[in-house]
Amino acid sequence: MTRITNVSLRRILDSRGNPTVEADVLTESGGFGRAAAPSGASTGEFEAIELPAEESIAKARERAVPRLEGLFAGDQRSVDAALRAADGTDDFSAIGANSAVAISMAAAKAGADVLGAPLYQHLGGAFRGENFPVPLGNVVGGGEHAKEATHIQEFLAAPVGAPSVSEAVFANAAVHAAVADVLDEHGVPAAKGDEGAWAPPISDAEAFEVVAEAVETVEAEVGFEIRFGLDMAAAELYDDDREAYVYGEETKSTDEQIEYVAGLVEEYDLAYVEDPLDENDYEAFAELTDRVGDRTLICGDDLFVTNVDRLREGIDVGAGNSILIKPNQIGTLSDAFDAVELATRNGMESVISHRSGETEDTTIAHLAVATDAAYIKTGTVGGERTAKLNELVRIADDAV
Ligand SMILES: O=C(O)[C@@H](CO)OP(=O)(O)O
Ligand SMILES: [Mg+2]
Repeated sequence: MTRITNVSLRRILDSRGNPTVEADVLTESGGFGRAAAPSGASTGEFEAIELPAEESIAKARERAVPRLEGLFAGDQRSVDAALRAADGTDDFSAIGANSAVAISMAAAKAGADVLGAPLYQHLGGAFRGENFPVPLGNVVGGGEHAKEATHIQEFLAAPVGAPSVSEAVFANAAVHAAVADVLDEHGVPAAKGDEGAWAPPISDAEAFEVVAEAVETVEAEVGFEIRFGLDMAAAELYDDDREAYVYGEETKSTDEQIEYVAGLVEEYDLAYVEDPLDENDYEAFAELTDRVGDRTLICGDDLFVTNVDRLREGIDVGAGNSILIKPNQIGTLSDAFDAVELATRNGMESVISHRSGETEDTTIAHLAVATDAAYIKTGTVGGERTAKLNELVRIADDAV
């Protein structure tokens, strides 16, 4: 039997050393699932609410746990509906999206455990899981993830020509190492940002040159196509009062920002551009998508926040051609799946993503395979990042 008999919650460390929520779900027959909530730094204005870990745990224990006991762990929709009912708000502000997502993912793992199936198969069913996502590897970054580095938040290696997920993962690690070599040659010291990317004190223009060189070097070594992409996290650059994107001393109007990004796509043949414009500007997203959407992915993260209502709005006006999926932005796996389904039905790609604050949890690797996602964004190096990448390698090797 897969009935949930026990849900326990605890405070654990995330990769930034902050407290986060871990959930354990136990079933009658001994099925077990454990998952932990990640946490963003460049969070979207419309995301579900993360409460302080202690508070979220106390509220979830009081309001959600009693409703969950007795439900079938394998029945993800019922578990997630119970979480929503226990919370009673649209944005999980009563129990916290951090407890909600940890419980939702732990229940899925317990359900898979009872079935004796890998998580991706339980989530995706028998007919999914043949396609592996291309890992987007953050190799240089700044923004909210590293002060005194680039304005653009993430420069992402995209090994689109890799013959296997394993080769793709190693190619990204090689690009990360090659970036260090190029920076070293230029005498630029570099610490690492929150996601393990190099955070050098250089301009965005210099970073493009460094990443392009590193990608080219590794491409020649591995013999398959590696492109690169960006997460501009432009909502963090946009200043509402000045109605402009602020790059240190320089500013760009919305039209100039569109022009700038379109130029970058052209010059560097970018495979992927996430959040190139402010999270409230569907219209500008639509204009850019119209201009370059035939040759690159324009992905909405802070724009859509894994929320089907916001995605529907985007679909109506043609804003973006892909969506970033972060389960903790919306609070449950069911909601995340709904966003993927809506995107797929409308010809948009899904990109499953980590957060800048992470744990060793590997759920997103399974989610990416279960949804046949085009890409997964989960960093390049560092234990909390490699946990997901190594899990992808194991899934491909039938070793989970
Ligand atoms: O903006 C993003 O896409 C994420 C992950 O890279 O960052 P954060 O978790 O800080 O929102
Ligand atoms: Mg983003």
